[in-house]
Amino acid sequence: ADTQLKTLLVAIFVIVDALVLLILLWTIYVFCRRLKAKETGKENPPPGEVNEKGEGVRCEEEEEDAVVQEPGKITFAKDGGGFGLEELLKASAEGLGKGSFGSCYKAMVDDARMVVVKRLRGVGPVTKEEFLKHMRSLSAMEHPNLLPLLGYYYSSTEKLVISNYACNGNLFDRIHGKIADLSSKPYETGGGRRADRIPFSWSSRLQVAQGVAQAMEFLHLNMRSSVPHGNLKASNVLLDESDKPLVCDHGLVPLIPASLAVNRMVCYKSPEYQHNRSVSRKTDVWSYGCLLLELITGRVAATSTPGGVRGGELCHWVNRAVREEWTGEVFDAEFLVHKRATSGMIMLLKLALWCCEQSPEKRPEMEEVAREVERITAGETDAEDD
Ligand SMILES: Nc1ncnc2c1ncn2[C@@H]1O[C@H](COP(=O)(O)OP(=O)(O)OP(=O)(O)O)[C@@H](O)[C@H]1O
Repeated sequence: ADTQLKTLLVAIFVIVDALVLLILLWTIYVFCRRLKAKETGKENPPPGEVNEKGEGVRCEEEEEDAVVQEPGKITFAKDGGGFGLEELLKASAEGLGKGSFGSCYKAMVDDARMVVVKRLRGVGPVTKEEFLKHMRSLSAMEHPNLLPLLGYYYSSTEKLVISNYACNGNLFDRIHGKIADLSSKPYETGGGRRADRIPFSWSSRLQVAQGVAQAMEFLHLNMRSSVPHGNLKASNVLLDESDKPLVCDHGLVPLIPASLAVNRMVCYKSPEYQHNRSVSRKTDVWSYGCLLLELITGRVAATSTPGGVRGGELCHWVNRAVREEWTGEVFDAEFLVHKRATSGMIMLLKLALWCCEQSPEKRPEMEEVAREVERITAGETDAEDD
């Protein structure tokens, strides 16, 4: 029995030793692979793409030179500046809302200037240098219809993005009324709209459609990222004091862990992502088409619903309406004069459906879209003048 016990103990010892050795070898192997991947820059998939595990998206607008930020100081873009982090933190702030990637606060600085601070949550997998480089390239994007970036800040516990305050709120609220009023209603047109809501005229909607198209065209011409915006929806279009649209939250795709982005960003709700896990520049075109449908129908699109609000499959619904010849009913009654749609309204509806084609190849380029919206706007203005 003694010999048997000894043999058993030796066997256990050998097996445990072998296991430890195997674990050690596996750890060394994984470490070496990571090191190699880092050296060749292949650790993450290409920009705008998600790997099979839903991991990592690379920051594309990287420049070679290193970007440094003075500790405890905000990095200001061209028109930013004039206040420090301490002043910003001390300023009386008012919460504007919580989004998918953090919360926004309105704060008064320099005794007169209203700025918005977005506290980003869960930024990754980018490093501090990557974050700063990316924000620097975003702050260089200047267009009359893009919300200018005033500054940004990175520390291990805090990532801030600072912009001007857009006093007329966002497009979602402008079309549908405040979210709270919609929560009990489905997405029917006008559902939950407040009686004191200022009507949103056709010409104002057209102005928004045109401004957003131009901003998106600019992003597509100037950003190398495979999906330059990635999260275009009504709540990411702000309105300034003259209702001029300002597209915001562009270029965030590389800063957000894909596992989080996949559940929250509009581009990952596109048909192509649902079918074959790919997104491209044409995904932005699809998002723009969905936004147009929301503007035209006055209904909440399933792709851009904030929490607690039910949205509809607008593209499917509008296509059915056109097929079954009840197209007239898709237009938001609020802007129809004598219950009739103008030729410009029909043209914009057709453009929206073209942008929403299931197959990305069949959709127009953003440049083509912007030209078409310009043509429609010019046509409607001429008709008004006649
Ligand atoms: N510069 C700004 N001026 C005025 N309001 C703003 C500004 N930036 C954000 N907001 C408002 O603050 C609120 C929260 O914005 P945030 O971007 O965090 O979330 P969101 O756009 O609603 O959703 P998501 O994060 O999915 O894009 C929204 O109501 C938004 O309209």
